[in-house]
Amino acid sequence: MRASQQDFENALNQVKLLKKDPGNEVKLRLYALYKQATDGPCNMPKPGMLDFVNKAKWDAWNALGSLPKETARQNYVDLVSSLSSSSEAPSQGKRGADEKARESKDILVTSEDGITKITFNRPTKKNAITSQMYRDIILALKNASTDNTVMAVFTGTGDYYCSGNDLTNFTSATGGIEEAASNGAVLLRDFVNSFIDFPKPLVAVVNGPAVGISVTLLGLFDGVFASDRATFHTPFSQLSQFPEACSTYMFPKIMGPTKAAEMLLFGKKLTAREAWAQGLVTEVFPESTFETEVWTRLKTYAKLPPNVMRISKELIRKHEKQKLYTVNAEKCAAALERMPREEYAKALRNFLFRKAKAKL
Ligand SMILES: CCCCC/C=C/C(=O)SCCNC(=O)CCNC(=O)[C@H](O)C(C)(C)COP(=O)(O)OP(=O)(O)OC[C@H]1O[C@@H](n2cnc3c(N)ncnc32)[C@H](O)[C@@H]1OP(=O)(O)O
Repeated sequence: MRASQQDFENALNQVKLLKKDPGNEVKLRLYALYKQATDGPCNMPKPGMLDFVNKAKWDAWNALGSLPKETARQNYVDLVSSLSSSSEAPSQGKRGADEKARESKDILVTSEDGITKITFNRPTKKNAITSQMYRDIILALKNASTDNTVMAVFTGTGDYYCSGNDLTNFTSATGGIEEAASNGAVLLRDFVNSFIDFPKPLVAVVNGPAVGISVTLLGLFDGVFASDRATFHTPFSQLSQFPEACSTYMFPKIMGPTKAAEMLLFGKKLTAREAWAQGLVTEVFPESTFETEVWTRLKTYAKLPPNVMRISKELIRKHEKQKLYTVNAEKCAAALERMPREEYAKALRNFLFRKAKAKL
């Protein structure tokens, strides 16, 4: 099958997220294929002998002769796909071996009655998600996809469901904010893809306030059961960040564009009942009976025929999957290229030093 314009655009985003520098030779080839796919055969005057960089680029493009635009586009997509898989394969292999044996204290994974329960378990930090927790969740979902789990359920320990991304995650990166942004973008892409790909029913038991990515992800869940104590807050503009986890696509679909904007642009915090009225939450329960009622319900659901639920989910998700990958890749590329670094650094400083300021 020929690569479509959409495949080409996905590949352009994919290139920005490569974990390893592919080297000059490959970069020249990518440049040449890109120019051929967009502008056609080389039409630029030949640069002078001493203009080494532009001469090398011109040579690479000119060498493609009259290769048709569509073929160049296909070759570009194929080359990026081979680079993406070769840069990811070794680390995934290694991870599979040593992470399986790893005990995670901040993400608890238990299995009972066909339900794999994945618990944010860092209550002293309101269950903020560290880089390791992102990786633990990717692994937990991967395992639950293939073992005898019927459904996966997320919940939190303590008074919070989850306070979102740990804001100190990338502050210690040795390469500064650029390295932090690049590492964060790749991790985020893999993390969100693991929710897009999860093939079985996925449910959130929202026991308390939810912030940031723990809210945006809910658009990818099949059921969201909330205590009436829960709140839903996405303060992205306040943090100089962009909404992630495909929420820019899923939230307008779920609640309509103006209500989505109220959350994602203006950071309006919703109560559980408001989130239910917008369609983000399936059902709200009184705090006093929340745990008993929800788990009784989920145990009943987990007795339904697993294969039927899996295939039904596949049928529901099938037409959206490619779109979701694209939206996810676009957001990760935007975080790399378009995030206002100064404003983000200022928002981080405000959070990190807020307690010291409050004492003044
Ligand atoms: C792979 C990259 C993905 C990137 C995309 C993700 C984006 C997001 O998720 S954006 C949302 C990020 N989250 C936030 O902005 C929330 C920040 N936290 C707060 O606003 C508050 O802590 C609170 C409202 C959640 C709770 O306030 P309060 O009840 O007053 O409790 P404390 O502030 O004293 O919190 C207790 C303890 O927990 C630490 N903490 C809470 N949330 C976070 C967090 N998100 N990141 C890091 N640390 C967090 C807080 O610092 C306190 O720690 P100590 O001072 O050591 O006690």
